[in-house]
Amino acid sequence: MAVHAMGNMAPVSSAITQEDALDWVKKDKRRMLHVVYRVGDLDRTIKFYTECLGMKLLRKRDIPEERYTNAFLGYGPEDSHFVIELTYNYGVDKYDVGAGFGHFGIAVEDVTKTVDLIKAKGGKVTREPGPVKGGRTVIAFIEDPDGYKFELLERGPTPEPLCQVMLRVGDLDRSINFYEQAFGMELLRKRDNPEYKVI
Ligand SMILES: C[C@@H](O)C(=O)SC[C@H](NC(=O)CC[C@H](N)C(=O)O)C(=O)NCC(=O)O
Ligand SMILES: [Zn+2]
Repeated sequence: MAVHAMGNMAPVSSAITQEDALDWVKKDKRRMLHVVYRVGDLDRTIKFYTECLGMKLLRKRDIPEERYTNAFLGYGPEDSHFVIELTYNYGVDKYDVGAGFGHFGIAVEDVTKTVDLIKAKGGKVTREPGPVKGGRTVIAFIEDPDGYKFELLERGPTPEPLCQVMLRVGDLDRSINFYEQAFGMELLRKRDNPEYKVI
């Protein structure tokens, strides 16, 4: 099997060949555990995620000597679910989300009902429910208290509603190659919508 090096891939340890390393990473039993990002008010975000998005607060950890607190939230226990790890740095009440971050995707059975609940709780809806441009899935976009965007996707019941993290990249094939070779991930599908440009 031809092994295409990942550009300027650092030499692997002498104990294994590059081909062995790439083969191992694909067979290694691993799972995405969590995504971590910083928020300006932990209780405000916990309230929004639990009351508006139906997440559970799984645990908190406070590290006063490092002046930060974590809160873990998700739709099930960490040993079987991908979860969100919030970080609150003492005294820091806001952050620049940045253009690279796109959104988190949450699968819900009724997008309109979920949006109505979020509106009733004073949440911000940035895109009303309706079919995604270029597709049929009913989606909506909302923002959490720090401006992090969540896409609501209408789907049947699922044990893992937290179903995607959308990041903008500068070279799709370069990222696909890196995630396959460095993380052992598998390309599940690609979706090209040349006729739609939404920022
Ligand atoms: C597949 C589903 O999970 C999506 O997120 S597609 C949603 C679609 N995305 C984009 O347009 C990405 C390109 C855009 N230029 C960007 O950088 O965000 C989207 O946002 N559609 C808007 C809509 O109203 O359907
Ligand atoms: Zn999405």
